[in-house]
Amino acid sequence: MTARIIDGRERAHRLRAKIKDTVSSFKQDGLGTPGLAVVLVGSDPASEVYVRSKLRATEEAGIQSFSHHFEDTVTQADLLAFVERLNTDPAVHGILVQLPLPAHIDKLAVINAIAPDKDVDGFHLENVGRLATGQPSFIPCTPLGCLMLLREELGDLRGRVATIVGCSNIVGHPMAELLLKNECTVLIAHEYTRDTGALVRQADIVVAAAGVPGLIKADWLKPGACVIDVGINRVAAPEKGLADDGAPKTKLVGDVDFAAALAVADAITPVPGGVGPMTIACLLLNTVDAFCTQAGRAKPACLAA
Ligand SMILES: Nc1nc2c(c(=O)[nH]1)N[C@@H](CN(C=O)c1ccc(C(=O)N[C@@H](CCC(=O)O)C(=O)O)cc1)CN2
Ligand SMILES: [Mg+2]
Repeated sequence: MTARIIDGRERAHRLRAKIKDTVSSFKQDGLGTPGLAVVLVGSDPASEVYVRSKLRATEEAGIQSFSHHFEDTVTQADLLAFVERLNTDPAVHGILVQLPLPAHIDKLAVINAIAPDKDVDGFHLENVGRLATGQPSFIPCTPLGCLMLLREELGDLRGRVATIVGCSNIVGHPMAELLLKNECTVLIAHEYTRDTGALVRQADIVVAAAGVPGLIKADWLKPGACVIDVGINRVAAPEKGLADDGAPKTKLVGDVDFAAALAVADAITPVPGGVGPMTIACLLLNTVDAFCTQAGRAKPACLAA
């Protein structure tokens, strides 16, 4: 048996096409254009790549994008004042501050300064609390993307055992809430879990979000499991030869030993091309959601999660 490879790029492409049609119908109906503000602080190379991808996807969907870049010396007070300006800007329906932020900035203070109804990352305390208590909220983009892939792959998730490896605020925690809401039995492993393998072996669904390359071994997987790999780890790839600076070239790998897992799992997301593209598509989805809520309209049924 070899596992089905879940094509996140293709799923994200379909979702982005629907979003584009929806945005175009808003314009035709004279309802206006959704707008997304993206704030980048500093020059982390990976963050620059992600922000560029987000801006490109935003524009391709016909959503207005507002890109703001601050030096990593920006003060917290200036950043907070800027977020406040975006909060009151009627052309901006969604705001995201790319993470990580430089160490001198209090990340939570910045996130919690975003107006909750514009918090398209779903990281604001109010949205986190709403998700945890089953109230309507923005759902963080990566877990939302994972859920969409799981639902398409497995249909109803009720009663399945799901093990999440990693419990960050961006992925692990909200993923656990979402899977609970979908009536899964949820196990969470983290840095101090004594036997992560024992938790993974019970799982019908594995969500790997630890940021440790190859952490999840094939013999940890229950045969037939559905594996969602959220890890994005850049590792040396000597088989690809040397880069211009003489160092080995690199490649992206996930948290799962992908090649070995293919023989055990029923379905698995690749890295790259699995969860990452869904993160960006779900950001657009949340922006359309924010636009609809702010305009007092229901989200179009074709975009229901
Ligand atoms: N404010 C936020 N900051 C961060 C988030 C977030 O959701 N909101 N998540 C991550 C980074 N991230 C989005 O920002 C992100 C990561 C990866 C991808 C992606 O498409 N990955 C590709 C590979 C890309 C590559 O070649 O490097 C893939 O997996 O196919 C999109 C978004 C942390 N910060
Ligand atoms: Mg991926």
